Amino acid sequence: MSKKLGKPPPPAAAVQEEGREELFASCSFADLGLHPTLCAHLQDKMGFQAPTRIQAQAIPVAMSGQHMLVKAATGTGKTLAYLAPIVHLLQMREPRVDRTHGTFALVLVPTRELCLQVYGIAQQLVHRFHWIVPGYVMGGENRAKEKARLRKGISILIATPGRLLDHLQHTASFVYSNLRWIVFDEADSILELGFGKAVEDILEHLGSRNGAPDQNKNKGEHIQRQNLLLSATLNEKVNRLAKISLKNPVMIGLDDQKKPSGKSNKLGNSHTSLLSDDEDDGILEKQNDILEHAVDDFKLPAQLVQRYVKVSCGSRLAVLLTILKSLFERQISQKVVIFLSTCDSVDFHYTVLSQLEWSSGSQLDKDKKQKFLSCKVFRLHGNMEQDDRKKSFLGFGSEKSAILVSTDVAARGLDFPKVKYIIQYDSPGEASEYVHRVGRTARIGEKGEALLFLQPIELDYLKDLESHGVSLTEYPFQKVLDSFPVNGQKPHKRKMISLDMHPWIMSLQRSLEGFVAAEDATKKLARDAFCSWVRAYTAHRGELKKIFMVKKLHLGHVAKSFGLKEQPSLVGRSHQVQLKKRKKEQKRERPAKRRKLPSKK
Ligand SMILES: Nc1ncnc2c1ncn2[C@@H]1O[C@H](COP(=O)(O)OP(=O)(O)OP(=O)(O)O)[C@@H](O)[C@H]1O
Repeated sequence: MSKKLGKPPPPAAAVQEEGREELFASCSFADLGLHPTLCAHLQDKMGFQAPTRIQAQAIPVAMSGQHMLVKAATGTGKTLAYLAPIVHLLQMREPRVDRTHGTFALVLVPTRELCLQVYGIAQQLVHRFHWIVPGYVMGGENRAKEKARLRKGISILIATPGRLLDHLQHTASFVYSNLRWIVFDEADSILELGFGKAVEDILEHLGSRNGAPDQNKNKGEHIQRQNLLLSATLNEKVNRLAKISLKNPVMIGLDDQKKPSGKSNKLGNSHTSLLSDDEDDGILEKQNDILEHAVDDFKLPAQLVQRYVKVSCGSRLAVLLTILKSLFERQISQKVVIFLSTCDSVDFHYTVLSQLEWSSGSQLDKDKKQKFLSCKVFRLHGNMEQDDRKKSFLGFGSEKSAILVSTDVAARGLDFPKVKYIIQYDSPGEASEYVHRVGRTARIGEKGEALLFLQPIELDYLKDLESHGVSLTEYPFQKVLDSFPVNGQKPHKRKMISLDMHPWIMSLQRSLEGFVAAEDATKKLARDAFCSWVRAYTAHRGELKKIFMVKKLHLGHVAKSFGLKEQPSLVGRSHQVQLKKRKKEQKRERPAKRRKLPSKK
């Protein structure tokens, strides 16, 4: 969990070392009872010398056949915590696992990219057990080809919920009568993304819902079913999923939350077992209590540096570009993920970051334009063609130095190697999403930094994060800014001037506006991005609506942050309604003062 404001931060190296010590267990994979071939593979081929603490806690529980609920920080190795025991138990099965036996383990994930990633890890783990076949089904893929693969038999199936349900309903040759494990990876997100109904239907189909008929019982055989739920964050929806799908689960990573006294099993304090209680009602009550208390507080990697930068709306893009330039000048090899709120906004910013050219400013160089950022830029969002999505995901993963501009589709579970910097250019909203976004860096004990952009009117968001145990310090942007030359000259002591009036920012803003105005296609990208951004801003929920208030926005300044000199009209009914509402609210709040209303074009 992050440190609270006020305490002086310990040196970075010490924090990283402490982080590593906290991360790894003092036992070996063999001590956990995993098959020697699997242990050798983990060590020699995958380079995993020892299990992480969460793996050391979860693997024995998963091997014991009990239901399990795991809450552990991002990048602590939860994937292996469920896949290793599954592979271990499958390789020792008698008679030997065969494709005609169908699916034994089902892993549900919220996004296609995570599906591919988990599939990749499963492939590595079964390398020495060729008779165990991993496979995946997910939205965007060819159904007929998936049907053919399911017909042949997939022992460990990774799936997104919608497509899985589709196959359960329509692929008669899909054999799942031997299903033993159902894993919900990123359990809260699966439910957040509107898959709730699909998940309930899936559990109904598989007979894995508490109280649902067990298909296997009808056939006279009983297969012990084991459901595993994992995430770095939990919410009320997981609580519900846990209630309907887990019976007497062992809870891991929830024991440091405020909770009622529960008996722990033989692994001591490392996890909480509710199995030994006699009364079913009592068990359920305790389970619910623990879950409810686990919702609010989040764990973040100890070595993660978290900061925010306060930027007025109109200068946001110029500031983002400046920070990126400074990062890549400081260290040529950088991997940065930038999170934005909408697909259109990703497309626009991707175009700016990858194509913006500029002359460095000195009189001699005036005509010699060069790329503002010289690194590779990738984009990722849910409206892209599946092939392009795959290319971006794989491309960014394999680059040593690059920027990925993405919506929250990249926020969950993705494990891009060597990402050092996360920029949340648009706020994540829910604190849980903040946790997952920043979790794309500082993984498995590595160093990492996260930067959150906030407008002065949004600073209350810091309090919201703090109420979840997440504390940020301010990023020294002025220092970064002063390191850039203006009119070809390195700065000497400058007078304190506002950010918007700073010559570097003004000059960059002019370049941006020129770049956007130069091509109709770019202008359209900017306008679409602007509209979708405003729409997303209005969509904040609950308490956050009081922080991210659309009526406090100056839409002309928002337009400026998309390189637009004029504010585009917010066409479409919902925009018009929103605008009317905004005008009304403004009138009501300041009856005496006349305000200039945003012009329509
Ligand atoms: N025992 C280990 N030793 C070294 N590296 C490991 C070990 N276990 C897993 N890893 C590596 O740690 C990284 C993070 O693992 P993983 O993606 O499973 O984390 P996670 O806890 O699921 O994160 P998130 O919550 O973001 O999904 C991966 O690169 C993985 O290969």
